[in-house]
Amino acid sequence: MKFSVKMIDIANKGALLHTADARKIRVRDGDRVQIINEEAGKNAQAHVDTTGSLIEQGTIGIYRPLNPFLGVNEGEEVEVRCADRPRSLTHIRKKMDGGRLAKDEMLQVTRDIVDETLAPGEVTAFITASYINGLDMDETEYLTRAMVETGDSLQFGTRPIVDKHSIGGVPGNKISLLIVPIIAASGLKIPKTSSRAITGAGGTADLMEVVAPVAFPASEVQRMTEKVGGVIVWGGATNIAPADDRIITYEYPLKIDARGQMLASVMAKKMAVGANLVVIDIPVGRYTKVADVQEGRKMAREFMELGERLNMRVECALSYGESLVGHTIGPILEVQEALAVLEGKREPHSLIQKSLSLAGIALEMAGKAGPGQGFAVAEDLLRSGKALEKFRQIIEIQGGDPGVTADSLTPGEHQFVVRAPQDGYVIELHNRSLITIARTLGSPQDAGAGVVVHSKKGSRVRQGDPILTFYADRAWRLQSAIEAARTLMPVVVEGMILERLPSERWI
Ligand SMILES: O=P(O)(O)OC[C@H]1O[C@H](OP(=O)(O)O)[C@H](O)[C@@H]1O
Ligand SMILES: Nc1ccnc(=O)[nH]1
Repeated sequence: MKFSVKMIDIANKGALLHTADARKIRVRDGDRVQIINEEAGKNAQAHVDTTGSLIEQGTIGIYRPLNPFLGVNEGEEVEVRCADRPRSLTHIRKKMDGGRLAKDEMLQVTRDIVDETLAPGEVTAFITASYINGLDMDETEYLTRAMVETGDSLQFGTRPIVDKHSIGGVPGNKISLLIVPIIAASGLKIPKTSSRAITGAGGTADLMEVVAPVAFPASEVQRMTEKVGGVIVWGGATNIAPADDRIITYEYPLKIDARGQMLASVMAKKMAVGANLVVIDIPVGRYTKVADVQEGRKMAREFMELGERLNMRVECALSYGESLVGHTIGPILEVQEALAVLEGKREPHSLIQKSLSLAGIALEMAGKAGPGQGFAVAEDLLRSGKALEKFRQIIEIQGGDPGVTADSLTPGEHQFVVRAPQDGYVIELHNRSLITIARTLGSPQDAGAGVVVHSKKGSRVRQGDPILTFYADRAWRLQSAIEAARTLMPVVVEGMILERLPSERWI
């Protein structure tokens, strides 16, 4: 059936039809249509929204991002037909039924995720099926390769190219802000691409965005790395493994990180930037992605095997994940803490130790430090101020203000202090509750939102001492977080009553 075109400024590759027209061509809301521009010899598939009033009969609304594939002008005519279901839906169904996907099937699903042929619900079905039924090592390799193949890759003329990645899951994990400048300051190249928050309240891309832009095309990532040795950018904006960011978009609200997707997400980003030496941080502990050391070792073996299959040398470090890294959660608060360390502050111990240990492993792998000497070399690069200088160069080349200091950043203006209800020791600090509270406060979208943990697990507190401070950019968010904290009980002081259950008979 022929339709006249109307351009609509909606930011996805969809189309809008009048309900009566939709019925005529036998499609329903959410189905796919084939749109053919015969004049230009172009055609595209789109998901269709239907409406009884927002568009006239005989007209099709083309959402602007779809038009590059069609090349039509307002008022011109296109042919519209109902389209076949994409083949990848059959593969998703196979995964839901517990089957294993072949290489070409995985590539097709990935491609359809990238070009938005699959609807959000269909992508979520793929993630959920993989989350429940798992991906084996072959499927994980296929997914990783497919993620690389459907995006851009970097090609450096020199080696080694070093990279680092954390699987996440532990709050406050701002270590990349120290590790990348340390490695680059040693003269190595580290084109670091990070995700935004997945299960947490601030991914490295969210943090870096506080001090510099993080969205660059792949060619710029390469140019900037060649120039200053390192960058910290958002993988989702680079078209480096673009399927990854699409998948994360649907994982984020569910706070899940499906195992196979996670391995592929990390390793595809490493492979696409051309890294050949890779350090992986696996935080281990209750309430993280990896519950114990046993499981951590298994995951480390999976990363190493995947690395071998993809021609990358991978070393893994299992790190302590029971407690947050440093004392802060949320973009501005975390950047402040990391910057203070780069500026010479000797605390927090957990942040410095972890960053230097992981940077040290990379320096040893790349031959910049002898066996067992990596930590000391990394420490020297930090203490000498070379890492700070490098971080400023990285900020500057990404378009931020290199003069930024820890003191020049201010977190959210709305604050609330949680105090110790009595004397005692902090015996529990729940990662997941802290993350939920930080998200409720607005983190990571509100950069000033977050939580400062004054007293970590094991600390002695006196009644009235501050244990947590909540920060929010918006007052209503602070109120919601205070209410959430009442039920979540993120911190427990020894001897504290968790809940009082009155005997109803006597009320
Ligand atoms: O939100 P959760 O799941 O905790 O973790 C996600 C974070 O972990 C990784 O950190 P990095 O890039 O190695 O610093 C990702 O890139 C992302 O920033
Ligand atoms: N799934 C992921 C976990 C951690 N980092 C990532 O980039 N992706």
